[in-house]
Amino acid sequence: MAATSIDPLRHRAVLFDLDGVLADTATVHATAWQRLFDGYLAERAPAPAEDHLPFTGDDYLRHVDGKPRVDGVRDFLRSRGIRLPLGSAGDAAGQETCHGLGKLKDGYFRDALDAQGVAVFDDAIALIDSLHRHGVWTAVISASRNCAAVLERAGIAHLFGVRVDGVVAEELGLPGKPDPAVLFEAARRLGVRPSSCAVVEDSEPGVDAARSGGFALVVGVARSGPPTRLLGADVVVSSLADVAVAGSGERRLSDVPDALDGWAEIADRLRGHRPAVLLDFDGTLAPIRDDPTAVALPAGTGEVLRVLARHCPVAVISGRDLRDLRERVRVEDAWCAGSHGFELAGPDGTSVVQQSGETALPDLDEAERLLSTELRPVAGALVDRKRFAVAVHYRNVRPDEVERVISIARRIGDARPGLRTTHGRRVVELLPDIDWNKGRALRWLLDRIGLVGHDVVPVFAGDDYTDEDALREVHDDGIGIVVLSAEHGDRLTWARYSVDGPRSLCALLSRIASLVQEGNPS
Ligand SMILES: O=P(O)(O)OC[C@H]1O[C@H](O[C@H]2O[C@H](CO)[C@@H](O)[C@H](O)[C@H]2O)[C@H](O)[C@@H](O)[C@@H]1O
Repeated sequence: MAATSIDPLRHRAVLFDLDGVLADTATVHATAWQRLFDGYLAERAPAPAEDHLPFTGDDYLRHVDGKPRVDGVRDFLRSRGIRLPLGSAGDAAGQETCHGLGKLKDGYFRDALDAQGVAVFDDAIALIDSLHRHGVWTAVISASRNCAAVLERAGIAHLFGVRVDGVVAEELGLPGKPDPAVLFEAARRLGVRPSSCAVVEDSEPGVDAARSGGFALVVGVARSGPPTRLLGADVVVSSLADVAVAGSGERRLSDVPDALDGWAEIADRLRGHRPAVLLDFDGTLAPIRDDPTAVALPAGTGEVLRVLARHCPVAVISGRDLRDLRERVRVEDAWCAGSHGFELAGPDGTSVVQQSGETALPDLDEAERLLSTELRPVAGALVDRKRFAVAVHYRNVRPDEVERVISIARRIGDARPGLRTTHGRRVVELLPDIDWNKGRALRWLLDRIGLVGHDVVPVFAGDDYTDEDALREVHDDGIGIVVLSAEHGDRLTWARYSVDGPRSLCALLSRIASLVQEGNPS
């Protein structure tokens, strides 16, 4: 059970502190501080009003954690009755000023980084991955002037469209935490209000900054030590595995029972009811291919859909452009919804467009232009424009180029507040940033067809992350089926049943068609 959740509809972005939250550098910092202060206090001449006992873990948390380096030197030494001049940035390492001692500590920190490297926290990376899949932006904020170096060394720089660190703060003259200025700057750069942002912090000044800045959710991380020191946080977790992204699902793919094995249960649920069958296309009805233009329904699937559509409502809801989808489906009695449900066409010639998506068309045009230019040199990268989305396919990109392609797509999407970014099977997609998805489109379709009421059973099948909105939508009153693929590992899903691929789904649809025919021979 998660301790808290980030809700993509309320939290448009999450600001992550670096040291101790993303990267296991808090201990490297603590060790460098200890080396600095223990050396300095041992050499300093004793004085009755001064405490020269060794630096402790408690000192680290109380006086230096999360603060700009020079503030940390000043605050710790003051706690021991020592006041040094501030000095200036040009002071030599070890000079007896706050700047001079800060510079010495930085040298110790860099030595330790070189010796130890940087370990990242896997729970943070998993959370960021899940946030990105749900279109939530991420930024990194840090008091550290080594932030960029640490991110690079850890191999996670590409995960953050925005970085506001000690270097940026100095350039802009921003005060350090607990002042919220650095957090405000990160939110401003993302184009998101603080009231729509969550902050993840492991230090008291960081938590206090987020609290006083009016951020929507403040998550404190106490990986070790008592959670009580982060009292200003909305919730304190010992691991980011306790932070869920709302909507990511309720069970692992490996725990979802097979639909063909569980057919008797499904048939019982459908018998005597009015089913409506709604289906994703790529990876669900049609197997994945390297070339998106080469995809076709497998032999027999079209016929099963035609039989089904004669006896109950059938719709195909896809990320593909509507026109492209209709050419590939060719089932006259079925609804088709393209661009993830932004554009729909009915069997009777009805054509419906999600009007609010039209305001994003200039952003999509610009994003398509920039993506085409920037990705032209990358072999295998494919920019695929649909009316209400731009997809960047990287299935055919060399593995060592994939990260670059993803970060280009995210950067171009993140720079346009009118767009949101989603991830699918070897594809990143930019969509209008409005509250519309396959789940909303599914419910709209059911209403439009007149299928409302307790005797209706919506059946939805899909394979990808964007299908989870629809699987969640049918979770309580319908039958959700996930089409398994090796590409998804053991992620979470809202589906109640699974099939092992498009062929098995076709077999299941054929059984449903027979059942519906029995109950509705006309
Ligand atoms: O909602 P869907 O019907 O699943 O559409 C999602 C995207 O599917 C297509 O891309 C995927 O299938 C390609 C062909 O098998 C494959 O090469 C690619 O890696 C997959 O992501 C389609 O081309 C996209 O436009 C859809 O958005």
